[in-house]
Amino acid sequence: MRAVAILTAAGSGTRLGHALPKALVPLAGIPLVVRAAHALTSSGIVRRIVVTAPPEALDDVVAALGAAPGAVPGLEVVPGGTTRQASVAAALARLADEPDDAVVLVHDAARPLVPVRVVRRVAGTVAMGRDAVVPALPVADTIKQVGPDGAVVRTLERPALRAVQTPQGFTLGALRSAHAAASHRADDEALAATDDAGLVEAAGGQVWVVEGHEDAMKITTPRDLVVATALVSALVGPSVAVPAAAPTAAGVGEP
Ligand SMILES: Nc1ccn([C@@H]2O[C@H](COP(=O)(O)OP(=O)(O)OP(=O)(O)O)[C@@H](O)[C@H]2O)c(=O)n1
Ligand SMILES: C[C@](O)(CO)[C@H](O)COP(=O)(O)O
Repeated sequence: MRAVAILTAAGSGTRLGHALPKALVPLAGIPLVVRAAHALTSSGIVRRIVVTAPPEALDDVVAALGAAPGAVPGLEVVPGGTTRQASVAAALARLADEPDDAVVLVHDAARPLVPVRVVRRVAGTVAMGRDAVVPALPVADTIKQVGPDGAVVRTLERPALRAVQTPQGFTLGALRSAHAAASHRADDEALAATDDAGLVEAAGGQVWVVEGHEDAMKITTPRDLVVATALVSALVGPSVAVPAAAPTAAGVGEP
């Protein structure tokens, strides 16, 4: 089973507050987008990746990916949009030559440490016949719905709650339909979807959950970066980088 992937990396990282766009921020010396691309290719099932980059940092993202040890074959970089939804739509446009029954993974550069078994689990479940699949974990906290005035509306039923991660997997046809149905809200920060499965739900489709992993944590704040740095040390040792391979001049931008 082979999949194509969209790697969202066009966010600015406002909450991280780093001088660099978030995708280029180093995690133990390696930019988040490079680690995330490597996580996808290490699965052995991803044959093509379209990366969304901040338009003003597109060349820097291309350079980071092209110069990276273990440079990714079949990798293209496109300018992202003003929201994550718009960025995914831009990447989908680049995948216009792919068939509707292709398996597509949508992954956040902000989740650079996703284990390969999660990537394979999501893609494999799509390949087995589910149109939309998300990795998720049970929540540890009690979650309350709160009104705009700060008053608790109700306590949600925790056993039924899941914290959803990426990569999210789809048949390309299902993802295309979901984005087409919601294209009118792609550029509106307040209305755009925060994940792709949400668009499938809104379009009346069924989304399925598989087991995620704590290592697929999202780097959102400076504290997350500290935690992820410690995680890298714990997982591979402080001085171990991604495996080396000779980068090629055409390694980025050519399928
Ligand atoms: N216009 C956007 C916004 C986000 N993303 C990507 O979507 C993922 C999830 O977004 P998030 O972690 O919230 O990143 P930022 O939008 O950069 O964060 P912030 O909201 O703090 O600015 C990230 O990999 C980010 O690069 C994107 O491709 N295009
Ligand atoms: C897609 C996502 O990572 C799933 O948890 C999340 O929804 C991204 O949200 P953000 O608002 O872009 O941080």
